[in-house]
Amino acid sequence: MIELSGVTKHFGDRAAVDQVSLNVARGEICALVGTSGSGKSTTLRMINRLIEKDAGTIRIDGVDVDSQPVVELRRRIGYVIQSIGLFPHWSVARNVATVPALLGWPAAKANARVDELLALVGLDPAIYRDRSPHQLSGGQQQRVGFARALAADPDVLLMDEPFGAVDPVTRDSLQSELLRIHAATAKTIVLVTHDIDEAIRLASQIAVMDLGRIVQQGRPRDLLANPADGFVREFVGGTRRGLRLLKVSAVGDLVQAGPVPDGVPVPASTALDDALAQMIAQSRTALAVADDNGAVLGIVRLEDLVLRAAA
Ligand SMILES: Nc1ncnc2c1ncn2[C@@H]1O[C@H](COP(=O)(O)OP(=O)(O)OP(=O)(O)O)[C@@H](O)[C@H]1O
Repeated sequence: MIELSGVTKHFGDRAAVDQVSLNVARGEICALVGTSGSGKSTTLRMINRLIEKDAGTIRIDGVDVDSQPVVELRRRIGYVIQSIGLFPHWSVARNVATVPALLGWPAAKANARVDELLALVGLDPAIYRDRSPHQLSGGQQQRVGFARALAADPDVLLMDEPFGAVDPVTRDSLQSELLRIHAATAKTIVLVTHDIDEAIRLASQIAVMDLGRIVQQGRPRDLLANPADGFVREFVGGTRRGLRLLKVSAVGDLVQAGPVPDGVPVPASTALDDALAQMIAQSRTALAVADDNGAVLGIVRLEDLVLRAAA
């Protein structure tokens, strides 16, 4: 659990972060989103003390981050940034093993960990471990940066626009990797992004920042369904908010009794936006819905999707 309470940081006489309080439960992915300059990166960097706060407290699993040596704190917190920051003259393997080397791991243990992590992030160790960073694509470098952050098995990962510098296709696949790795490792992750769709896809909690403050925090579907004010409403999509709302709900929420149409039923876990796409592709106004065993539960209707999107 990461707890920020009344955290404040001034640069000159301007508050970049102003009385921020935020709780991130263990194993959760929390996204910090907001306009440029709203204080997201500063908030993130105060957690691993790359920036020292002026006021407030930050605890990780109940322990105040100020109560431990900063080097020790940072070894327990993985940090992934957009510009990656790989050492250009070191091999991929040496980059990934940076923290294990600092911790004095025996070479065999560090090497085994490197291979395990490269495989975890989808890079074949036999091909990539001896390459230099410049022999990798941007997306592959980002994967190495991610592997490096995981090397010492930290409980907490801080990610600052980790996929900001890659093309949309690579970004999509890195997001999938992150979800897969998160499911396998249950790290607690705080992620800064300016991309609301990325936040909705990855995070279980989203905190929206404006002018150094958190203006709303909640589950993606709560933010989309009940934005606290005009700023949040605009931020989560304005007129596209309804379409995003369809992404975060499943057809199981809208199953009705009714005449079952022809065609293969969709699973109850299908996202509503996928159901909408299927209705459009098949020119249908309703789809049959089935449970995990294929038993038909009822139907989902186009008019109910439209009502949900208009909520
Ligand atoms: N080292 C610094 N010295 C002075 N001002 C700073 C410093 N770092 C950040 N700021 C200011 O603090 C405010 C918050 O910056 P921060 O980088 O946290 O915002 P952000 O929400 O992450 O923005 P972006 O999305 O553009 O990266 C901005 O007004 C920024 O100019």
